[in-house]
Amino acid sequence: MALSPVIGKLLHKRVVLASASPRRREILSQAGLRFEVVPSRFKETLDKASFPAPYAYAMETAKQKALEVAARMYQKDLRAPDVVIGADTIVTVGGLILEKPVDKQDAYRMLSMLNGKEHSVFTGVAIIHCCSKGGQLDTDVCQFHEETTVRFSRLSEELLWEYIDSGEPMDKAGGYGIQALGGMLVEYVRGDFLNVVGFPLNHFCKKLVELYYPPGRHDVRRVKHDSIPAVDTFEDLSDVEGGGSDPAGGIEGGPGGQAAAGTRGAEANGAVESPPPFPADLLELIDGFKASKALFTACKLKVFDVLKDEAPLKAAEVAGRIDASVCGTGRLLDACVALGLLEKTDGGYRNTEVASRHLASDGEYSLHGLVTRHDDHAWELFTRLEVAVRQGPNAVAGGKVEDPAQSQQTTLQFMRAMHGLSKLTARRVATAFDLSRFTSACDLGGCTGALAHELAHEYPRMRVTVFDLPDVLEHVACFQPGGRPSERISFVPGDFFKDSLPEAELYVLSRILHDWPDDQVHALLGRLSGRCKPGGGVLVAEETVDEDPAAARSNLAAALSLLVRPRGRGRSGAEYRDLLEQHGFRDVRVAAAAGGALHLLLGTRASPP
Ligand SMILES: Cc1cn([C@@H]2O[C@H](COP(=O)(O)OP(=O)(O)OP(=O)(O)O)[C@@H](O)[C@H]2O)c(=O)[nH]c1=O
Repeated sequence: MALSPVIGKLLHKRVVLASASPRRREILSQAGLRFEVVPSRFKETLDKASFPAPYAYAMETAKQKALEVAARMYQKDLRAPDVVIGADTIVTVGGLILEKPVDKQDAYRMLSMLNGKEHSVFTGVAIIHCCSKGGQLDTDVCQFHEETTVRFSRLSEELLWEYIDSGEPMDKAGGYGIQALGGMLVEYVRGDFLNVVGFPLNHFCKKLVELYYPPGRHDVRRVKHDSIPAVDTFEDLSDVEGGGSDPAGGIEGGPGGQAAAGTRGAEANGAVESPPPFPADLLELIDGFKASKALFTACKLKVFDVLKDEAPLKAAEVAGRIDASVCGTGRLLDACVALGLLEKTDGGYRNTEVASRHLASDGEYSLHGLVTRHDDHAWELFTRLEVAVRQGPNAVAGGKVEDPAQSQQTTLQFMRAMHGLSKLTARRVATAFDLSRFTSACDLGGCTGALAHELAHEYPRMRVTVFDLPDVLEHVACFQPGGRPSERISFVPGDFFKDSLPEAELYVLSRILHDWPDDQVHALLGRLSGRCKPGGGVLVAEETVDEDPAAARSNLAAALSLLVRPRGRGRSGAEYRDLLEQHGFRDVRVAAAAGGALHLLLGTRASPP
C-alpha cells in the first residue's frame, strides 16, 4: 500500500503505544504499524489553567504518558524501546476541557453541554525516540496536535439518557464515541474523523515524513510545517484519493472502514451539506505575517541570545532576563516552539540548533542583523505594497531614496544584515566558477568584506580590494575574522559612480545592480568595462525576477521587495546577460547558487574592436 514507506520507517524499530485506548490500538494496527501496548500510569491531573490553550494541555499530557512508559521500561530492563507513542484526546466547549466522565451524571453534564452545538476535539500526540546515553535514558520528543470540529444535533433528554444508559460514554472524552452509537448524535464533522476517535493518523504520518525524510534530502520548498507531506508516496496518495487537504478524502480511504461509516452516518443524519475541504494551507498563509512578527520580536528581545547562554529556562526566567512580562514572554516562547525555533522540555525552553546558529546576535552565521533590518525597514516598506502595485515600482514614499549611510545606526544595521546574508552565500558565489586565473579582484560595494574573505581563502594567489563608501568602511573592523583583515584583502574608500575604480583583473558586483535604475547601471558598467583589461572578468550575483511561473514561489520575496523599494529594479537573468554583453563582456557563463536564490554570471572582457 502506498503509505507503507512512511509507516515502514518504524517497522524495524521496537515501537510501544503508551495507551490503553482500544481505538488507538486499532487505528495504528490497521495502518500496518507493529507495536507493543504498554498503558501509561501517568495520572491526567495537570493543571489545565496553566496552559495557554487546550491543545497545549493535550500535548503535554500525551508527552507525560509516553515519558512515563519510556522511563518505566528503561528502569525495568535498562533498555528503552526505540519509539514510544502517547496520545491524549480532549473535547472543548465554551472554554471548558472535557475528559472522560467519572459517572453517569458527569456524562449527562458533558453531553448537555455539547447538545445542539459545535465543539472541538483535540488530540495531542507525542512521538518519543529513546536511547541510552551514559547509562541514562535519553529522549527526543516530537509533539503535535490535531483539531476537529464536531456538531451535535439538538437531542432530547430522553435520547441523552438512553445513550448514557448504553454505557458507551464512560471511557470516552466528552462522553461519546463517534465511531459507534455516538455517531447518531453527530450532525457534521469538520476535520480528521480519526482524530475524534482518538488518533490523528493522517497528521501522524505527516510527522513521520518530517522526521524520517528531513528537508535537504528532498526539495525543501515542498516541506511546510505541519501541512504538506514531503514524500511522493504520501502526497500521491492524497491526490489519488480526493485531494491532499480534503479531510473527507482521507477518511474514505482510511483504515478499517470505521471512518467511512462515520461520514456516511453524518450524511444520513441529513440536513447539513458537507462543508468544503478545510483550507489549512490558505489559513496558514493568511497568518503568515504573525509568524514573521513573532520571530522578529523574539530576535529583537534577544530571546535566542539568552537561551544560547543559559538553557533550559522557564518562561519566568526568560522574562526576567529580557525585562518583559511573564505572560507575554510565555506566549512568545510558545509561538516560537510552534514555529520550530525553540524546544520545550520539562526543564524549560531551549534553542533549536537553527536558532542558536542563525538567530542569536553573535556567531559566524548569525542572521540577527537581517531579521532586525526586516523588522525595522522591510516591514514598514511592505505596508505600502498596495501603493506600489497600483502606481508601479519605485512609487513608494514618493520616490524617496533610502540612503544606507543616513546615520551611523542605519549604516551599521544595514551592514549587519548584509554581512549575515553574504556569509551564507559567499562560499557558493566564490566557487560557482573557477576563478583561479585571476590574481586580483575588486569587490565593488563589497561592504564588510565577507565575499572578499571567501575569494582570498579559495584562491591563494588572489588579492582582493573591497571598494565601498567611506561611511561604510569606517565600520568594517568589527566584521573581520579575528578582528583584522587578511593580508591579501584591502579596503579602499570610494564611490563607484564617481571615483577612480581600483585596478583588478576581476570585478565583482554582488547584489549591487538591482539597487539602481537602468541609466545608473549603464553608467557603472560603462566605467567598469573601461577599466577592465581584455581577458579580465566581471562576476555578477543577483536575485533575479524570473518570468517562469514555476520559479515564482521561490522568487516571490525578491520580486515583491524589488517592487516596493524606492529605487532600483528587478531584472531577469537574461536582462543581466544582455547588460554585460552591451558593455563588451563575452562568453557570459551562468550558474545558480544558494538553492537557486542567486543567479550568477561571469563575463570576459573582449578586446575592443
Ligand atoms: C471523542 C471520542 C473519544 N474517544 C476515546 O476517548 C478516549 C480519550 O481519553 P484519553 O485519556 O485520551 O485516552 P484513554 O482512553 O484514557 O487511554 P490512554 O491513552 O491510555 O490514556 C480515547 O480512548 C478515545 O479513543 C472515542 O473512542 N470516541 C470519540 O468520539
